[in-house]
This record gives sequence, C-alpha cells and structure tokens, in this order.
Amino acid sequence: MGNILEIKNLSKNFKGLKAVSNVSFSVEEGKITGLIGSNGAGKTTLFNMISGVFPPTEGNVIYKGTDITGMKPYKYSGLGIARTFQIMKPLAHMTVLDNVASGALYGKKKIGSLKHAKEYAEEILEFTGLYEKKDWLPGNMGTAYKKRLEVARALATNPDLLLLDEVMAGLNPTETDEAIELFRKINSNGTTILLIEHVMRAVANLCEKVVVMHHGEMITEGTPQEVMNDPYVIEIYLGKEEESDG
Ligand SMILES: Nc1ncnc2c1ncn2[C@@H]1O[C@H](COP(=O)(O)OP(=O)(O)OP(=O)(O)O)[C@@H](O)[C@H]1O
Repeated sequence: MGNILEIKNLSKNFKGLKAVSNVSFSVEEGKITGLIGSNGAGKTTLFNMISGVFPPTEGNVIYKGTDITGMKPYKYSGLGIARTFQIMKPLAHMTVLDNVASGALYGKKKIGSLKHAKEYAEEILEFTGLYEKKDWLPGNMGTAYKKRLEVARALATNPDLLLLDEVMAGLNPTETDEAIELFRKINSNGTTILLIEHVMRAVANLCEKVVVMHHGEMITEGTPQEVMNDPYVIEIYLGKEEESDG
C-alpha cells in the first residue's frame, strides 16, 4: 500500500523557538507508526500541524495525495483524520454515550440524526470496552476509562487516520496490555495509526516503523528494533528515560 500521510520539511517556530525543524517522514497506509522523543522534542507540535490546530511555519502536509497544509480543524473529520489530546477534553456535562455520539455527528460517516449517532456510539462503546460506562459522566471515571473515551470519541468520526497522543501514559501494565489490544483491533479494521508514546513496550509491540525526534529535529527512523538499538537514540532518549524511571 502507499502512504496515507507525507510530512514534508515541516517546521514550526514559536517566537524564535524552533519547536519543529525541517521534519520529513511518511506514514504507510494500514500500518501503525510511532513517534518518540524526549519531553519538548516537538511531537505534539507536529500533531497540531497535521491536525490543523495551527499552520506550519514552513513545509507541507500531504494526506492521500492532497496538500492539506493549514486546512482548518473543522474540516478534518470530514477528511477522515481524527486525533486524541494529551490533555483530555471530554465534554464534562455530557454522558460517555453522548460524548461519543457527538463525535459521530461530526464525522466522515455523515450521520444526520441524533438517534443514529447514539446507535453508532453504542457500537463504538462496545468495541472500545466502554459500554458499561455509557451513562457515566467522564469526570467520575478513572484514567484508563478516560483515555478509552478519548479514543472512542475519535473513532466515532470513523477515521482513516487516527493520531494518538500519549494515550497509554498513566496506565498500569494490565491496562497497557488492554490498550495495545484495542489499537491492534482498530488497526486490523483498516485504520492507519500514528501514535506518540513514551511506553516503549507498547511502541515495540505495535509499531512497524518508529520516528525519533529530539529538540525539534527528526534524528532517525526505523523498525522498533533498529531505533531501540541505535546508540544515539539510547544516549539521548532511552538512557534518560531509564534514569527518570528509577
Ligand atoms: N503553542 C505554543 N506556543 C509556544 N511554545 C510552544 C507551543 N507549543 C509547544 N511549544 C514549545 O515547543 C516545544 C515542543 O513542544 P511539544 O509539546 O511539541 O513537545 P513534545 O515532544 O510533544 O513533548 P511532550 O513529550 O512533553 O509532550 C517546547 O519547547 C514547547 O514549550
């Protein structure tokens, strides 16, 4: 299969700070690609440019062969790109079901009625293991369920490309395994995934390709095995992670 997404020489400056600097890589359709790098490496900034939160200073975002650089966020779900946010943004006053139904209403599937949106949301809740929580308010749930809700809301838009921003942070090992299984299931249904993740076990388990960023620059890409054995990656990223864990 070809590339669903191509990032070409993407840069973002914030008042003199080069948050992302001349980054280029591609995401192959149907695959799971990982994006790793220490805090402040520019990963979320890259997601923000891909998902239209703000335009790049330079460079292009090519999606399904079309240049979508700088396109407004509200057009994105119609395109088939959905994302989760590191700082979760559920609609606090709405139930889990209604949160997911609102995702369905704005998605690529063009569901016109609230009734159909709720029916579709119920399917998504079953699929993501959230059905039992459907009448809960998001604020009353634990981290693992809140993360699942972020994923469910994004999935409800029926994306072809799903961008996951650290959805496994704060999960215990069992919850991490469940999340890995969920992402495999989503991917095997045909959704391409690009994920930012610090949990290396999950990256190694899920990703066919990993892109490594450091101080705004892309320093290498390869299979999980290749990047985890790369002395420079170990020095600047993996070594530090071990230190901060201990
Ligand atoms: N809207 C913004 N305005 C100004 N500076 C920003 C903005 N967003 C990010 N930055 C800066 O850009 C740099 C890259 O941040 P970014 O959040 O993209 O890193 P990251 O790799 O996602 O880090 P983390 O793993 O901590 O989420 C940081 O120095 C950050 O402070």
